[in-house]
Parts: sequence; C-alpha cells; structure tokens
Amino acid sequence: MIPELARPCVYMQNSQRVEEVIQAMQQAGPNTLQVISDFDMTLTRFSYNGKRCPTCHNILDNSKLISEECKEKLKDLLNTYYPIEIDSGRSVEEKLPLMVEWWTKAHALLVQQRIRKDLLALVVRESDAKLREGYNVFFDQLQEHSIPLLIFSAGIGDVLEEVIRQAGVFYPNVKVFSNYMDFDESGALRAFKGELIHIYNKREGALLNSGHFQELRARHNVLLLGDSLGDLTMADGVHSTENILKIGYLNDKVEERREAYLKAFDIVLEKDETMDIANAILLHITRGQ
Ligand SMILES: Nc1ccn([C@@H]2O[C@H](COP(=O)(O)O)[C@@H](O)[C@H]2O)c(=O)n1
Repeated sequence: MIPELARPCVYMQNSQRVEEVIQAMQQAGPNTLQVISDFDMTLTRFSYNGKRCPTCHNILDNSKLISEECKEKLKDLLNTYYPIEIDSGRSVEEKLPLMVEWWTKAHALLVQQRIRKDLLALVVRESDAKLREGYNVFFDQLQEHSIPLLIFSAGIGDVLEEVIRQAGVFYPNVKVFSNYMDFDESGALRAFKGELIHIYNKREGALLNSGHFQELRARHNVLLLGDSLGDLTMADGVHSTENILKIGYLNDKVEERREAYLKAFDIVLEKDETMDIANAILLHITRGQ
C-alpha cells in the first residue's frame, strides 16, 4: 500500500493491522489527526558519519558553557546511566528511580554552571545536533494541513526549541512539553521549572497537561513517534482515541531490544536516520484532501 513500508529497515509484527489503521486514518482525514513525537533520537539523528549525535542535554554538556571539571562529571553520569536506560534486562520499575537520579544530578550540575540564556542559540549552532533526514517534509506537511504536532521530550525545552527554530520549522502548529530552564534577572540558569520529565513519567506529564488534549478533543487519531518504551505513554492524555499508530526508532542495542520493540510499537525502524516512513504515511493520509 505504502511502498516505503517494504524497506529493509522496517519491521512490523502485524502488517495487516498497520494497513488497516492507516486506511482508517486516511478515511477520517487530516482534520481528525494529531501527531505526538519524542525529540532526542526520534526527530533528531542518532548518528552521523559513524559518530553519535548529541541529545539536548549533550548539546550543553559538550559546550563551552561548561567547565572541564563539570564536563567530566556529566560524562561520568552519562556513562553510568545511559547503559541502564537501554538495558533490556532491567524492568521499568528498577530503572525509574535511577533515571530520576540521573536527571536530578545532571540538572544540579548544569545549574551550578549558571548557564546564560543569551548563549543558548550560539551553542546550539555550534553543536553536532541534526534533525533526521526529511525533517523539513515532516514539519511542512503538518503545517500545511494544520495538523497539530506535540513534541514531548525529557530533554531540555529551551535547547529543543532553539534546534527547531534554527532549522526554520518551529511553526505555530508545534507545541512542546519538556523541561524548561528558569533564569534569574541577570539571565543565568538558577533552576529547572515545574515537574521533572524523564523518560518514564511521560504519562504523568501528559495528564498534567490535560488542557492541550482538551483543545484537540476532536482529533481522535494519533500518530506517535518515539525511540524509547517510555514514549508509548505520551498519548495517554488524548481524548477517546479511535486509531493510534505507534512508530518506534530502534537505534541502539538493536538485537537485544527488537522483540520488546516489536511487541510495543506497530512499526519498528532499525537504524533508519530518516523521517521517510512517517512522511510517507502522512502523505497517504493527507492525499486527496
Ligand atoms: N542528563 C541526561 C539525561 C538524559 N539524556 C538523554 O535525553 C533523552 C531524553 O530526551 P527525549 O527527547 O528522548 O525524551 C534520553 O533518552 C537520555 O538518553 C541525556 O543525554 N543526558
């Protein structure tokens, strides 16, 4: 039906269900659709020319805004906790307190550095962060058809916004739920605002932001994109979902995690650095409108 779904990077446990959901979404039309996407390693690339690309946190960690001593500490945290994040041998219950520990320690270190708001644009520009190939088609299609895009990220909202602003795709139909920085009157980071969002509490984050989903209550069809099993709960605030299609990017520890991803996501994309599959599905849904 959609030729891109036959690509070797695409895995589906139940391709017939995928076809049926896409068909139902096409029949209902773009006015009934909303898109909910994770950011780091979902809208952004996991690697480029064989080198890992940074997350929102890493953009700051690797920047000139951070002292050498603090960089070492942040690197130690990454080396300790990232392997836990992607460890398929541990349960979510076991990982959750450790993820809270990671985010909390990292944010405390970033606050100690008194990062300046007016330098964020510069460090994003100087970073190796890259949106996935075809990102412009993705954002443009959604904008053209007035389909709301919620970017739901456990990264850093101020950095994320700067990435999409610099890419020229921070359109009015894009809304962001994330961890935002709180700056003092001199423009130096003094804290993070509100409840912490980490990879395993997106359900709570969604329920806290019920106003957003209330505004979109006529949009019962959801296209969800993520790279972590924690991303599956991003749509938990949506009002009476009719059809949901979950696309999961499996970037790392592919063999170990394939089975769990296939059970959880309708479409699993292995080592795919593009937005081609989401773009093809969106084109199909919006075609003829
Ligand atoms: N100190 C930290 C904490 C988390 N990360 C990574 O950020 C990712 C979360 O962002 P999403 O947009 O994917 O929700 C998460 O996968 C962590 O690996 C980090 O780099 N540094």
